[in-house]
Amino acid sequence: MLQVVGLSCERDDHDIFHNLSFSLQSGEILQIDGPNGAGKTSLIRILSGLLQSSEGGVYWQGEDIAEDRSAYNKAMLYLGHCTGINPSLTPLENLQWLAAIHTHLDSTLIPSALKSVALEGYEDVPCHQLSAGQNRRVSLARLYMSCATFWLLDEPFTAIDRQGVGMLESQMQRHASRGGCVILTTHHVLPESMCRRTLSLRGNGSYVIN
Ligand SMILES: Nc1ncnc2c1ncn2[C@@H]1O[C@H](COP(=O)(O)OP(=O)(O)OP(=O)(O)O)[C@@H](O)[C@H]1O
Repeated sequence: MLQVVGLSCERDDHDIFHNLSFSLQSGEILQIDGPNGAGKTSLIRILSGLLQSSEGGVYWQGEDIAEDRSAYNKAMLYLGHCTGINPSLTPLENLQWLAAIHTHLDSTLIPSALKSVALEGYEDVPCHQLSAGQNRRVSLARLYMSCATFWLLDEPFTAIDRQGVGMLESQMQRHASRGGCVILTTHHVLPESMCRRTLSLRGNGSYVIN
């Protein structure tokens, strides 16, 4: 599904990683790990199309993502480091707004998605009155509304409690078992039962993939 070929990333004249290649198939989960500053977020942003690599390319279903952005954007769900939630809107309004601008999000699934992330009863509370973990849950509700095949998740467990982490791990596994694929960055230790590959960015420009 996804092919990454000879990717290099430089930031402020520093080599973050060099000549990185891998591919991801339907049903696979890939965890990117590595020390702070190793380039995990930079890699996720390149894979999302938001950041330009200095060399190499990213191909979705054989097509360069730079060539057909609209097809890629329909197939890919990107949840960044920041929640992207507007604090002056309610969870319901935030998700309605996101569904209006992203065609892969189904607005009819908003009530069940909010229930899945345990925000039933908070639908109409302005997000600035919610906790950090509850705001993260509003953002994660998109995982229950999206028909995108490829999920790109940057630190999705941030501020999430133990029950929420388990719920999120299950949702990722469910997505993979239905033929989707997931790339996530996390410092969190995933359970042995969660079948996944790992890409370790070493922080010196090199990497190891299993
Ligand atoms: N906007 C930016 N402009 C210039 N350099 C940046 C920028 N953002 C990050 N960098 C640099 O790129 C390198 C990789 O940063 P990145 O955020 O990708 O690391 P990370 O592995 O995600 O780190 P963390 O685990 O702390 O989230 C760091 O050395 C950082 O200083």
